[in-house]
Amino acid sequence: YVWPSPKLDALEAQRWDQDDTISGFASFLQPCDFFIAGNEDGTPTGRANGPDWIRTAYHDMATHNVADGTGGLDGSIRFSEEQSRSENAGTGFSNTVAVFASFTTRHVSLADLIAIGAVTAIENCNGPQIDFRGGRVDSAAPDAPGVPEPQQDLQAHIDSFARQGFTQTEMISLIACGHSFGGVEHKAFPDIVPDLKDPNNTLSVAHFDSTFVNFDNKVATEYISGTTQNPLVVGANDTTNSDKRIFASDRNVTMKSFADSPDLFTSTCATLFARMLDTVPSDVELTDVIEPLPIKPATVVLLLDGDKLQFSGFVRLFNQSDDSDQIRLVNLLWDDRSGETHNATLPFDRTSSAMGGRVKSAWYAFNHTADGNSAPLAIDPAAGITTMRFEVNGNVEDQGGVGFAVQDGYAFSTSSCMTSADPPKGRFDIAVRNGFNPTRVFLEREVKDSVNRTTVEETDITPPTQPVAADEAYSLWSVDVSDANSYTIGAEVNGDKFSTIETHSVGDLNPCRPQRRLQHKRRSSKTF
Ligand code: HEM
Repeated sequence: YVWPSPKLDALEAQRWDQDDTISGFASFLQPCDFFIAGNEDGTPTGRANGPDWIRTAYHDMATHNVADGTGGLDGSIRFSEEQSRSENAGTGFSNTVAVFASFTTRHVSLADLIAIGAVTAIENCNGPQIDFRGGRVDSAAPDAPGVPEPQQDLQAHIDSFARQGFTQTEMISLIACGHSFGGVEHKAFPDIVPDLKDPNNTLSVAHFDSTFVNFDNKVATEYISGTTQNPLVVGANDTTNSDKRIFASDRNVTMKSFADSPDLFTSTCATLFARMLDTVPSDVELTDVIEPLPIKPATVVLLLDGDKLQFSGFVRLFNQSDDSDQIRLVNLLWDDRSGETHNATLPFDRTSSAMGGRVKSAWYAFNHTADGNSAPLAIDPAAGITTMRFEVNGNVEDQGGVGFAVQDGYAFSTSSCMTSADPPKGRFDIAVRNGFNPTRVFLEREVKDSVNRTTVEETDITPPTQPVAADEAYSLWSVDVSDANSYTIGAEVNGDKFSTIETHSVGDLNPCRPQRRLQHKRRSSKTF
């Protein structure tokens, strides 16, 4: 896709900057046996976040009905009504939803995060690369029940997977793939797992294989060699030995092929995990597989600061981080409205990684270091900016000639200010480029609806009443705010909507000063 595309940019970042300290959530998987509800003294509980995340994706998906297109991976597992069903025993779902909920935005639904969470858990813990598509929609209500349970018989499981859209062979395979991670916990399934009284497994979890936080084919090799401790194979009560019945249901042909070939197991799981994640209600349209952009600008922000525009941002060179990060010559070139080109050399900022470190990216920042100081680039407001491109060691990167478009129509002005910190009160000044003639300009804030889906609430801003000086590039539209919420700017021109990406809240602002002191400009360490 072509940058910028707010939704795809956000999904791409969540999926490919997963180990970035700024936007990623892979820290919950570092190391792979990390468990958010772990013991304070660090003794192992037997559980880990990664297995919880993978099981959450499966249970959210397993309500799908291919016949009528209902259910599927749609975040309905967040409803307590679903979590309290016996088919969803255990604390894994509430733990997982609590982590992911804080990452949801207007662009990234809980259902997409559940899918990215599973992808990240699998990839970061030794598994194969999984194709991720975005665009899942969080359901408005719980789905019908339908997750398989261990005490059901083989035919019930075959029927259940057929309803979800999987054949018997795919059922055997997908369960083996999933049960490469985690295990069965005593508290959730006391009839399957006894209290193990093991100080190094305080939650008494009987694991499916000997490497329960890592992806590998041990679930198959140990099963075929007869050494498995899988509680759904060798459990004392045969009624709940569902993996035993399912794995043997094709005379062990599939499990034998996985034990014989780690590569076959890995490639089969990569395909089936992706299909599991792409099983969504039939009215949901997923994006193409989200591939990483090789050169990706991020947090590109313009602020009107009196007689200049402050221009800041980053560019990520995907999977290009190496020893030459500091000396690589990265130039930013940008065109203004008069067709003139400007350029700046970008200093190295940081590295990030994805896929548990298999991919490393280098980031460069849009600020000067000529004098050793970091400061945003300065742009003449009248000239503005239309598009950017980058030069990396002399090679031009411009998305195949289209460039990276930058909008200079709407920006927060640094004259925005706070009148009271507590209770929070202040004024946002929004710079609107003269000649743009928007139908509406508004503040946007993300809010949760009654079923916890993110929506955007808009507050219209009244156009300025004073006539605007003809030689000014921007006019200021002002709006009073009396809350601590984070806002972006929205604008509508001829039915097309546009939003800025960076958020500001009253707490970011400098105190308002009496009018007469405005001429004595002072720099401040605050955002504005
Ligand atoms: C007939 C189908 C299945 C049955 C009866 C079944 C049953 C179970 C049971 C009883 C547990 C223990 C949960 C706990 O103690 O909290 C479990 C855990 C798990 N299941 Fe399944 N499962 C099935 C299919 C799958 C599939 C298709 C996947 C994923 C592709 C999967 C992934 C997992 C994972 C990752 C765990 C470990 C969770 C953790 O340790 O926190 N399961 N399963």
